[in-house]
Amino acid sequence: MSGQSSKSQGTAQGPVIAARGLTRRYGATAVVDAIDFDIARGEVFGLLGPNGAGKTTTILMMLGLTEISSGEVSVLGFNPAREPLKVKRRVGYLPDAVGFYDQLTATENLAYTAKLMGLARTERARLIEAALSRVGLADVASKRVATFSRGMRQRLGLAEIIMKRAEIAILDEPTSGLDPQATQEFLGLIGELKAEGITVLLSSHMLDQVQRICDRVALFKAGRIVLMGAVPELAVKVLGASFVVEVEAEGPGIARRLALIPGVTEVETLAVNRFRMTAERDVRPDAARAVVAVDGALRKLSVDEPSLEAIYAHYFQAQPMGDVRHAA
Ligand SMILES: Nc1ncnc2c1ncn2[C@@H]1O[C@H](COP(=O)(O)OP(=O)(O)OP(=O)(O)O)[C@@H](O)[C@H]1O
Repeated sequence: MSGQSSKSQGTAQGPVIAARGLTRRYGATAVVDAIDFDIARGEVFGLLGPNGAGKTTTILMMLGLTEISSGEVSVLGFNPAREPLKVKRRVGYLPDAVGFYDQLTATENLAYTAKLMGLARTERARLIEAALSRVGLADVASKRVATFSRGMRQRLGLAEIIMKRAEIAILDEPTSGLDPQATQEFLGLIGELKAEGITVLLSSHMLDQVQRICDRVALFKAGRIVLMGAVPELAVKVLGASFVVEVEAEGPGIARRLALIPGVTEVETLAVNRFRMTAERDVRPDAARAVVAVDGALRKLSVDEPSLEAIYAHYFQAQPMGDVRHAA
């Protein structure tokens, strides 16, 4: 990684990707509409949003694979529209459907890419072997890719990114169509990329997975970024709270008493004697006192971070015409 980092123009502290007013129009329609964002080195950044919101088009502009109508994006200090090859050399891209040669083996596929990339012949075998072993494909290195499952193809895609020692990995819906075990393994590999300082940008509809692995997310809607930040920040912004406390308790007027606790923004009755509170702080001690105060019986008290799913659902329900641009 270090050899390539020194060649690129992105500074150690500055963003590795910076978009300003980035726009893509088809005819009169802006499918990506003047978006701004910065992504720091080593960050795992999630692009979220409904189908057609503009996530893939944004990715393609970063890679120089589709025209930029106006605005700009800088990737490791390069302009992908003017220097697509410099970007391509340093950025790994795993599209939704990874294209490999089915009749070639895993090793042969990587060797082909390595040659195209101009990797030194003496280095190729070692890099390919190390990359395949990193993603757990060493045992099937000599098998034709035609025999690979989707999970194995996805891992081969990551091996290619590792082999080329990319500084940034861009993954479009990387876990869609994977079974739960393959998903877990793949998320683990993304965590390893992050641990090595590789910046990861991924688009996904799997909100629980995104919440687990992403440092920050951007929520796209009709070509615009309507929310951006870390999940706890977004929880405060959208739900007005960063804690979810669940209470199971029996006693008179408990819901009303819970709602009176300072810092509680909402109390939902989930079932008889089951309540969910959203709050600005961890209100468990106050909730316990509220139950005891009415001689009630406390059965369960738990605290959690609000889910990205709740934020997403709340945002789209509460703001059908939402246009809180660049809210972070
Ligand atoms: N070549 C094209 N010509 C016209 N419109 C296009 C073209 N490519 C994409 N679009 C439109 O741009 C919009 C954004 O598409 P994009 O693929 O970026 O969305 P997305 O957020 O990645 O969606 P998904 O979650 O389905 O992958 C869509 O309305 C799509 O129909």
